[in-house]
Amino acid sequence: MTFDENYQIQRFPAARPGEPGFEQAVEWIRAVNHGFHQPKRTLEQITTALGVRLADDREQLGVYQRGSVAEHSFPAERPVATFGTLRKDVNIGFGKMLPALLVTAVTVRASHRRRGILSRVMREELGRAQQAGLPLAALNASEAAIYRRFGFGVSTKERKITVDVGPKFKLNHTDAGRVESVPRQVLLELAAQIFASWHAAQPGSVGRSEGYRYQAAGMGGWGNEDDDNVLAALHYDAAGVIDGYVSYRFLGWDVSPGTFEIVDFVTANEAAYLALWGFLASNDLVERVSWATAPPENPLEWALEDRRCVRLVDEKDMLWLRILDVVAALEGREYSTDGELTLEVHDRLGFGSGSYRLSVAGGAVQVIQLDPGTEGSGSQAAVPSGDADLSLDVADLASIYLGGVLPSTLLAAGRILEHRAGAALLAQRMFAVEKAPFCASHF
Ligand SMILES: CC(=O)SCCNC(=O)CCNC(=O)[C@H](O)C(C)(C)COP(=O)(O)OP(=O)(O)OC[C@H]1O[C@@H](n2cnc3c(N)ncnc32)[C@H](O)[C@@H]1OP(=O)(O)O
Repeated sequence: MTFDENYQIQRFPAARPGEPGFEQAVEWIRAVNHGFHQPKRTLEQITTALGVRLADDREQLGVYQRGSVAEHSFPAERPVATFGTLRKDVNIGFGKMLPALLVTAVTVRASHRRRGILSRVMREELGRAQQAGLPLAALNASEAAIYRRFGFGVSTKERKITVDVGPKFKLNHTDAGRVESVPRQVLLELAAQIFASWHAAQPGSVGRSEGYRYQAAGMGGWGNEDDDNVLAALHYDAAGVIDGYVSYRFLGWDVSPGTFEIVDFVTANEAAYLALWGFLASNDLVERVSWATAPPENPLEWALEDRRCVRLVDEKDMLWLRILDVVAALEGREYSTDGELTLEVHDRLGFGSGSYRLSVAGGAVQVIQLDPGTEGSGSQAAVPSGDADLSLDVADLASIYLGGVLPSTLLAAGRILEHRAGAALLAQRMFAVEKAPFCASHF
C-alpha cells in the first residue's frame, strides 16, 4: 500500500478553547508529547502551549490514518505523525536577514516508523516553502543522524558549561553601567526587545518564539509550570538604558557547591554580558553557575584572569540550516573578501542541485546559475557550465554559509572536493562573518 492509500495529510492553525479546530489541535499536541516520551499534559497546559503557537503563527501538520484504525489503538483523530512549522528571520552575518521555514515537533508514532512518513512530509513541506519563496529552512535536531539526508547541515553549536564563581573568579571588566535585581515578571515585557537588539547583531541567530519571554520570566509559556524560584537581573548602561538581562534559579541547599542555573541570558552588547557575569559571581553562598545553552566562543573565558573557571561539560550541534534557494541565499550574504568561486552543489531532494558562480567584486555580489541540475532552483537563466572550484552537498554549503564551519575542515573530512588549489581557503575567507555564529533560539 502506498502512503496515499494509508495516510492523509492535514494542515491547520492552533486554536483557543471553543474555537473550531481546538479539539484537533489538542490531539496534535498529545501526539507530539507521545512522540517525545513526554509526561501527559493537562488540558490547561496544552491550552497555554496552543496560545504560544497561535502567537507564533505556527502551522500544525498531522498525518492521519485512512479508513478504520486498529482495534484498541489511539483514535483516528490522533495523528500518527506530526510536523510543525513557523517562519522567522535568520541573521546571515553583517546584520543581513533572510526568512526561513523553521521545522519543529517532528514525530512519527513508533508503530508507524520507518515507512517513509517523515521523508514524504519533509519533501512536501520543503517544496511548499521553496514555492512560497523562502530561501532557507532550519531545525534543531533530536539526533544528529536524521537530517543530513534532507539537506540540513550543522551551522551553529552550543555548549553546556559550568563557571566557578568562587574566589578564583576575577573578571577584567569595569562596568560603566549598573545591575539591579528585579522581579522576574518584568522580563515578560522586556525580554523580546533586548533579544531583538542581540538578534540584529548576532550571526546565526534565529528570531524567537513568543514562548521565550514567558520562559525567561519563569512563567511557563510552553505549558510548563510557573516557577517562583526564577530570579532576574537587568543591566543598565551608563545612560540608564536597559541593555541586558539574565534569569536564573538557585538549585537549592541540597546541591553542593551552591549553584545558579541560567534560564535565559541575553544582552545587546558585550559590556552588559560581562557585567551580568560579574553580578552572578558577586552573589554570596553561590560558587557555581551552570548554563546549558552557552555560546562556544564565549568572551567570558577571555575576560577572566583564570579561563579555567569556565568548564566545558558538553557541546552539541544546535542550528541545522537548509538552503532551499541557492541563488537567493548566496546573493543575500555579505562577503568578507572579494573573490570568485564556482560551486557544484549536490542536493538529494533536488531543490539546490546545480553549478553556481559566485562573484564578489568591490563588495558587490553576483550569483549566476551555470547548470540548473535536475531540479535546479535558481531564478537566473542557465548558461553553460564551467569547471567547478568546489563540489559539495547542499548540507555542507549550509554549514559553511554562516561561517561557523570551516571549508578546510570539511575538505579534510572528504565532504568538500576541491578542484582548484586554494578554493577552500578562499571560500573560508569569503564566508567568514563578523563574529562566531551562534543561535540562542530553540524551536
Ligand atoms: C526538528 C525536530 O523536531 S527533531 C525531532 C525528531 N523526532 C524524534 O526524535 C522523535 C522520535 N523519532 C521519530 O518520531 C521518528 O523516528 C522520526 C521522525 C525521527 C523518523 O520518522 P520516520 O517516518 O520513521 O522516518 P522515515 O521512514 O521517513 O525515514 C527516513 C530515513 O531516515 C532514517 N532515519 C529515521 N529516523 C532515524 C534516526 N532516528 N536515526 C537515524 N536515521 C533515521 C531512516 O532509516 C530512513 O533512511 P533512508 O532514507 O536511508 O531509508
